[in-house]
Amino acid sequence: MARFRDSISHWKDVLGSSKTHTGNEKSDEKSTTTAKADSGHSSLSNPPPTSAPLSTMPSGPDTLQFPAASSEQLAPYLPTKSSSSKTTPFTTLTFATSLDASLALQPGTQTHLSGPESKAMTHYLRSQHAAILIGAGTARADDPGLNCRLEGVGLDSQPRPIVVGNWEFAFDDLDDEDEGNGEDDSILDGHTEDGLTEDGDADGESVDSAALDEHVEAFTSVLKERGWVGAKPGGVGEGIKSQVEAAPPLRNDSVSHAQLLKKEKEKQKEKIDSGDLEEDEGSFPELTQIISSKGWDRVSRCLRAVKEGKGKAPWILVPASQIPPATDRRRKYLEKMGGRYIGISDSNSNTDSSAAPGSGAASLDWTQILTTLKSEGIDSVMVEGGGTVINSLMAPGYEDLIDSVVVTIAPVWLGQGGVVVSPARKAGSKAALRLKSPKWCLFGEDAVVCGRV
Ligand SMILES: NC(=O)C1=CN([C@@H]2O[C@H](COP(=O)(O)OP(=O)(O)OC[C@H]3O[C@@H](n4cnc5c(N)ncnc54)[C@H](OP(=O)(O)O)[C@@H]3O)[C@@H](O)[C@H]2O)C=CC1
Ligand SMILES: Nc1nc(O)c(N)c(N[C@@H]2O[C@H](COP(=O)(O)O)[C@@H](O)[C@H]2O)n1
Repeated sequence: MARFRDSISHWKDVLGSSKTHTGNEKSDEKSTTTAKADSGHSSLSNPPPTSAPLSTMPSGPDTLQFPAASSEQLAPYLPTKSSSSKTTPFTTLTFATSLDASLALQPGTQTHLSGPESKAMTHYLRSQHAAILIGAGTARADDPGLNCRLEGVGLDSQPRPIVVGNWEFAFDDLDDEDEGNGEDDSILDGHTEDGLTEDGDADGESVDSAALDEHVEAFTSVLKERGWVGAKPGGVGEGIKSQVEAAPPLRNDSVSHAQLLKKEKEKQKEKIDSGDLEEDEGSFPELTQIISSKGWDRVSRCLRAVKEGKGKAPWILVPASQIPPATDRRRKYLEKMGGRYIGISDSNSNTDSSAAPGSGAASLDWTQILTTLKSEGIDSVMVEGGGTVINSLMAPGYEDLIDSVVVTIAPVWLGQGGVVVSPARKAGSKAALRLKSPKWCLFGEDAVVCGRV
């Protein structure tokens, strides 16, 4: 196991990040502001942040800080106790765009638009809401943490992450007990806590063998193509970075890397038994490296935050008819982590889109979504994106659902082909929406406009 973990960090270092950057992320998680924000979203009356000087506050590598003075500017746009009598939560729409209204350079990729100061502002907003909501497209593209990383924000004050749509989050089959036991092979053994048996199957449920075969076949073909099958342990050459980058994008969406490795191990054992492969020619080190470099070993960041006690487990909102069965491995894992699938009535859904998972459609009715959240005890929600979510929530007929808007505008044009915010216009109207009582603030290089709808 130690070797596997070393290999993960080695290849993450070698391959670097695949995210898109605009130059605005230079100091990333560490803002240079002078006071920390208050933690409690549960207090809807927005208690002011404390204002201890930076030098007196301990901070980890991931923590952000937000000045007390800045939080005062946002106060009129934040949830208050009076919002709790509504049948929907206090709903804040908040996102970052370029000067040409793009959320990202292209669909399916994350673009860092917010600078450190406005990023800290977003995390302050997170601290002031009971939940953060994103669409499954954003969950897939960004693999977001969806927690509040302001210094001093404890688990109780973390917002509940909510994903609308068919998010096939990445998870591992490793129990906590499996980790750190010093055995390199533990990942290949059966796991029990989440129901994996020695065969690598979930309890009472068979593995999707077609999907597994497809993965193994694709995987083996990559190995063959690279000439790595049969390579001696440690025999991966210098050119691996470009080779791996060029390899087909395989994901562990439908099968786990543990199952994949187990199946490959069995195949290799058969070959060794039949004399087709020498015992020392197995490709596990290479398999492990590829799995790591492709991110297949990765648990979705949001779930990793849960494991680390830094965030709440997500709720996934799907049409009521599409809730996975209780035996579904992903559902079992989610529930084990404290999360849930929540069914939303699709009686008022957009029939044009007919709720095809992954279709890029906003099929569920936003009134149903937000009413359900309120009935589940969510008093305030911060809707972060992406394009489909924002444009559909801003569409005519839903404007009354939005209480506040906080948009970060970065001084950059992303050009054509991006994920654009441009909601439908009301018939006969000259504008889709206009903010009431807008206020413009500067956070570092970014402008932030706040308003009521
Ligand atoms: N700059 C910023 O502030 C932000 C940028 N982004 C960027 O936006 C992009 C993602 O946007 P986009 O691709 O439009 O994806 P979205 O995040 O808007 O998600 C769209 C998906 O969410 C599900 N969904 C959304 N609304 C509904 C609904 N009403 N009913 C049912 N399902 C719904 C559907 O999933 P399914 O079909 O699978 O069921 C749909 O395909 C990424 O590039 C991301 O980086 C995202 C957030 C903020
Ligand atoms: N405020 C803001 N600025 C940007 O430049 C962004 N790309 C986003 N994206 C949103 O933030 C989420 C990332 O969250 P974590 O930091 O990983 O917790 C991402 O999923 C978008 O919702 N936001």
